Amino acid sequence: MAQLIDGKAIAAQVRGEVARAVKELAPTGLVPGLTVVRVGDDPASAVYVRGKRKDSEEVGFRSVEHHLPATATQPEILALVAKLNADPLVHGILVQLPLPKGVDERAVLEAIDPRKDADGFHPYNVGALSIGIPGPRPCTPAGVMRLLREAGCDPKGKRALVVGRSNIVGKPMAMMLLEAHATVTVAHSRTADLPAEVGRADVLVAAIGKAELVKGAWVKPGAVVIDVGMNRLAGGKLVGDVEFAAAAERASAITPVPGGVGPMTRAMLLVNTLELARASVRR
Ligand SMILES: Nc1nc2c(c(=O)[nH]1)N[C@@H](CN(C=O)c1ccc(C(=O)N[C@@H](CCC(=O)O)C(=O)O)cc1)CN2
Repeated sequence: MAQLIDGKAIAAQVRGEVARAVKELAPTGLVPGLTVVRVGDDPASAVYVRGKRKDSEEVGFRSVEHHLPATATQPEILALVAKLNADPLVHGILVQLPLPKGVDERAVLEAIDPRKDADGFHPYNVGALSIGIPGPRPCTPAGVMRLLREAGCDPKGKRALVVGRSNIVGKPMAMMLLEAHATVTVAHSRTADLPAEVGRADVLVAAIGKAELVKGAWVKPGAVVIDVGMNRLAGGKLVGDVEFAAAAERASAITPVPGGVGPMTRAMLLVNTLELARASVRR
């Protein structure tokens, strides 16, 4: 049986590290500030934002949420972002996704000052990642890299397969694995032979958003399997993109869903905000 990579425990460890760093900053008067913008009433977003605020308060950040109604117009959202860009107490800005239909998500993300981009989604920071300039990295793939490290898996020289090519997970994930010297393949909905690709991967990151699409029998014996998927089944059960039980029989290490990558997404947001706050005093 595979080693279980406990994202909940590792996220708690990261929160502890951030809390210690915040205490060390206290004598300088710098209190990292994270502001979350939520638009509309998507129930999942409300839960995620509550979690992010709870984490921020726990580590000692200045934590603020702006909740705009679903009817908020694009100029209203942009005006709020502009106000936060200009506020010296705000070091990190996060606009919770998805935004309501009709709002131009790209325009909103581009309006965030890249130096306050807690999610690492601004095109400047996406470019920075692609050429190895330091800066905030998207939280989910950054969390996956930390999970790999904690599981003792160095991607260097390994074949890594990322299943999924979204802007917030798949693409940055591939870049980060490349930066860690893995040989990276990205599979997606048009990939001709997914089982064969999975069977070659020493490190498998599944982020396609389809319940148990990746069958356990496809997994290479000894592979490290990271499941980013979060799919709610009709009965309410949450499952990943990988058939967990069958994959765990072949993998050397695997993340569960829930309790794997999800908690790390929240934890890495704290790391990004701390770094943005530190960088603000160097300007
Ligand atoms: N601005 C952003 N929007 C969104 C992001 C993001 O990184 N930035 N990611 C997702 C949602 N998300 C954070 O915002 C997120 C999703 C899930 C979890 C999590 O801890 N999941 C739990 C299970 C929760 C459950 O039972 O439903 C787990 O996996 O254990 C954290 C954060 C989209 N939007």
